[in-house]
Amino acid sequence: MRIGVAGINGRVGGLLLDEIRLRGDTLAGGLDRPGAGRAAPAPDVTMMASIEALASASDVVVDFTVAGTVPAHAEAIAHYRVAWVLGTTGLSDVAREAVARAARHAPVVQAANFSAGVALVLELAARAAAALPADQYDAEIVEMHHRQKLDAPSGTALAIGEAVATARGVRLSDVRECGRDGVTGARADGAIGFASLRGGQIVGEHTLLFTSADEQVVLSHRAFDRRTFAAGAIRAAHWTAGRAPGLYGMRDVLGLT
Ligand SMILES: NC(=O)C1=CN([C@@H]2O[C@H](COP(=O)(O)OP(=O)(O)OC[C@H]3O[C@@H](n4cnc5c(N)ncnc54)[C@H](OP(=O)(O)O)[C@@H]3O)[C@@H](O)[C@H]2O)C=CC1
Ligand SMILES: O=C(O)C1=N[C@H](C(=O)O)C[C@H](O)C1
Repeated sequence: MRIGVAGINGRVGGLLLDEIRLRGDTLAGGLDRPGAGRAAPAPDVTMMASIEALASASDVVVDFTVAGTVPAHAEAIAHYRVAWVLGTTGLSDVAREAVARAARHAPVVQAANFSAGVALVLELAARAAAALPADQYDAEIVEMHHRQKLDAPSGTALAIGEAVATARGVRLSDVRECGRDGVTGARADGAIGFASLRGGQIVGEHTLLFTSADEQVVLSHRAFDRRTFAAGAIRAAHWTAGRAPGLYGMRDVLGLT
């Protein structure tokens, strides 16, 4: 399987390269921000000039870049009908629609978090939300990341929020409360709150709290090393082999569905 890496000089990109080498996979090539002028991360890495060049040379593109790339990357994926493992977060509605369109032409595994632990947290979040009534248990999600992170709330926090909202039979967009500041008024019944902390080099921490008048249930995940994301993404890349077009998640890859 020829694996192409978009964002190869990034924090996760470099670890994807390590993981590919560790597993003895074939690196089809790497892509950096056009015009960035950075060298290849290793002498044997072929740097591609565009997403089109990368997609045409790959069986699967593993993509950890920036949200703005997603519509153009989705077009290339659809055109070359190459599998796509998409880890980039902070997507706009337009970008999400582009991903859905690409998934009509190729297998696409999209996850805000490729760690196995977060896949489990999403399952547990849904079960807890189904068991703890929204009018008694206030759901709040706290996330903390490194100071360079571009988007908030994190993609994982939003995925946890979606899991809670779906289990409660509501739309997250109708109940989310982000970044409270000033005279906010009392917490709305059934709200799902988000708080985003940034500092240092924290890899990724997520906590979901259900708080009632009498008790609190807390689900937490802490990533110590970005290798957990890289390993999950390469596992997902292998899983796409021979797969029909469609939009998949880590639940599918891990067989949790
Ligand atoms: N799903 C998951 O499990 C995880 C998802 N993420 C997400 O992945 C993304 C990347 O994270 P991280 O590696 O920490 O970020 P980095 O900023 O370290 O890496 C992103 C890389 O992509 C490059 N890039 C920018 N534009 C393009 C382009 N058009 N084509 C190719 N490469 C480009 C950037 O270059 P430059 O710096 O020059 O702009 C940078 O080298 C983020 O959205 C993050 O939230 C992160 C960890 C886990
Ligand atoms: O930007 C990061 O670093 C991370 N982003 C993902 C997210 O937005 O949830 C996953 C992980 O928490 C690290």
